[in-house]
Amino acid sequence: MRFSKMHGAGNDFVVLDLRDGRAPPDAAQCARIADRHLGVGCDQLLTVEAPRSEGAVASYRIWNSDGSAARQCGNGARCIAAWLLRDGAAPANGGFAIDSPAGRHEVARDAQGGFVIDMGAPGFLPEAVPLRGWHVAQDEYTLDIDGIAVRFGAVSMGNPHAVIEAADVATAPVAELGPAMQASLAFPESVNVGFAEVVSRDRIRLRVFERGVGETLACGSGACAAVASLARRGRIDAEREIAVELPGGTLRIRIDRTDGRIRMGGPTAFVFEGSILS
Ligand SMILES: N[C@H](CCC[C@H](N)C(=O)O)C(=O)O
Repeated sequence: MRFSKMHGAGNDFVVLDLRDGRAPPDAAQCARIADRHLGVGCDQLLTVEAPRSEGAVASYRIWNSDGSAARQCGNGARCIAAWLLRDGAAPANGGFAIDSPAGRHEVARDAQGGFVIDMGAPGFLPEAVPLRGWHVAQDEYTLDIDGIAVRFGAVSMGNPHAVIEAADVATAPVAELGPAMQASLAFPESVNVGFAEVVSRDRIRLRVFERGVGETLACGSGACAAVASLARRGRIDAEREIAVELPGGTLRIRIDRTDGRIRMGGPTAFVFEGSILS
């Protein structure tokens, strides 16, 4: 089976073209393809499929490296857009739509030739995240994790995110607190855990311990969730474009003040093409 290897700010993907209607790999096959020793290696596997909404160019689905399905992947959305453009299926100047499991996304181009994805409006209701133990949306929640009171924001971008503010992301306990938060009964579907350092009113540094993967070099939906949560808490200026510096690169996030939808721009790269033999 032929594939494209791509990344968006270092968050890497194996892309399969299943527009002919072939069934996607099952969870075990996805995990094997994603394995960095036994397979091709990636954070997520993305499948390009027939569109689901009127006028969309294509739809895509997302599987984490542990084989679990995800409903949203911001860096993946940009890579799918670039893949469709190279395939000749989408116009070079943007202005087309793609369907993720979380909904329809309009795609535009920015001045640098990057892709800007409409990621939709963040969901703050606990039931939307989902987050158990609360019924009313709060700017910040507190959980006792192994005797430590952890303060976090909770946001859905079509997938669940917890956003923890850190004084310095370089020393944040990502590898310890990430899994501990994911194991909490407060998150019945687990959670992507972001550690965000506010550098200025329009710049943050972010590291994300992703559900189904672990720490990645970048997380697009995580960048959107961090901006949404920190803006709600008044820690950054929601009127401005926010630069989100992740270990693998910088994403540019803007909240549309008219409809609350979040738009995310950033790089994409084709790394190699290949065939999966086993
Ligand atoms: N890396 C992706 C997020 C994948 C989300 C997945 N880890 C999950 O929700 O289970 C991004 O750029 O948004």
